[in-house]
Amino acid sequence: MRTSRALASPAPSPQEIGRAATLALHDELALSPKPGLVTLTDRGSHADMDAHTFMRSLFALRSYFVRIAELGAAQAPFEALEACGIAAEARMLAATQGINTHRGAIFMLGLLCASAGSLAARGLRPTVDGLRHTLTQRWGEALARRALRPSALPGGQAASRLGLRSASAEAALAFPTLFETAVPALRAARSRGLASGPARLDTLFATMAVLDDCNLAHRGGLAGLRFAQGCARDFIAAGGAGRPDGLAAAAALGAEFVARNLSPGGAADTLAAACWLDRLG
Ligand SMILES: CC(C)(COP(=O)(O)OP(=O)(O)OC[C@H]1O[C@@H](n2cnc3c(N)ncnc32)[C@H](O[C@H]2O[C@H](COP(=O)(O)OP(=O)(O)OP(=O)(O)O)[C@@H](O)[C@H]2O)[C@@H]1O)[C@@H](O)C(=O)NCCC(=O)NCCS
Ligand SMILES: Nc1ncnc2[nH]cnc12
Repeated sequence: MRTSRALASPAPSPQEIGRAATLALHDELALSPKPGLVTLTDRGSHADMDAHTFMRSLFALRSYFVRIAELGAAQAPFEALEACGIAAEARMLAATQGINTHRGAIFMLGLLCASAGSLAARGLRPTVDGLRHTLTQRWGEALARRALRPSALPGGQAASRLGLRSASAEAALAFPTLFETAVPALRAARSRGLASGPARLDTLFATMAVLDDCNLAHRGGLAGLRFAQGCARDFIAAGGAGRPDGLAAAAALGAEFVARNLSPGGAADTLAAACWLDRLG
């Protein structure tokens, strides 16, 4: 039972929290095949970035996740987290020559690391309930205000235009897709005995099936988002990555996504967040 394990192990340090975030972003990058997304061997639907771009970004961010966990441990206000995130985004853009590889991950995993830091400072391990309660109690009002602010990003603007739930809106609700879909999907896949790769692929597809991924909406409109969600539902319904032709089916979907310039970046970040929590145990 995770609960007993959660009570038995000591709370993670900010260094352990932050390191798990960097490793989780690599877990996501290294997963293959991934429809429309960048892997170690494939650019997906991206002419402007590849694995090298993501690796440079990853290295530029490794101190950020530790720092924001420390801010969480210090019970810092949202403004301090935001300033830390914006500085990290500048370091990411400097490392990638201006390419947006992890803006959403800086936001999502940054908030999660801060929440885990806040819990750890009280001797508590990062459980789903503890993380969601901390997000809401510590920074919920600021996140709700942020979600109401017009977005400067193409995805956020698409979300507003199409009535979708943006990354900011997910955060203001304490990441329902992460904690109610992605984390349970990863745990269920592992309990079925799936290896890390297929388990993470099933998690990615389960997330794609339900997330209002604003990258998909920005790139393919509502039709593109609904196409991707339908493909993901069909993939899971057909048995997911664990079936004999699962990886071939996922690779075939990749060609469909690239033909439509679709890339589920929001689902990729949500998968990374599920890998982060899995790494922290
Ligand atoms: C904090 C913000 C980032 C919130 O942004 P907002 O809510 O306004 O806009 P969204 O587009 O909804 O989200 C921004 C990024 O988050 C990922 N994402 C998309 N949908 C969701 C979702 N439903 N739930 C969670 N996360 C979501 C996604 O990021 C990933 O994809 C990007 C790479 O893909 P790509 O297609 O290349 O993206 P683009 O470059 O935009 O497109 P092209 O030009 O290539 O066509 C990459 O970012 C991944 O991480 C969304 O892109 C925003 O308010 C902000 O930046 N605030 C300032 C910083 C701050 O306050 N930080 C706080 C630290 S605690
Ligand atoms: N592997 C990936 N490819 C494209 N966009 C992403 N956003 C986050 N991870 C990504």
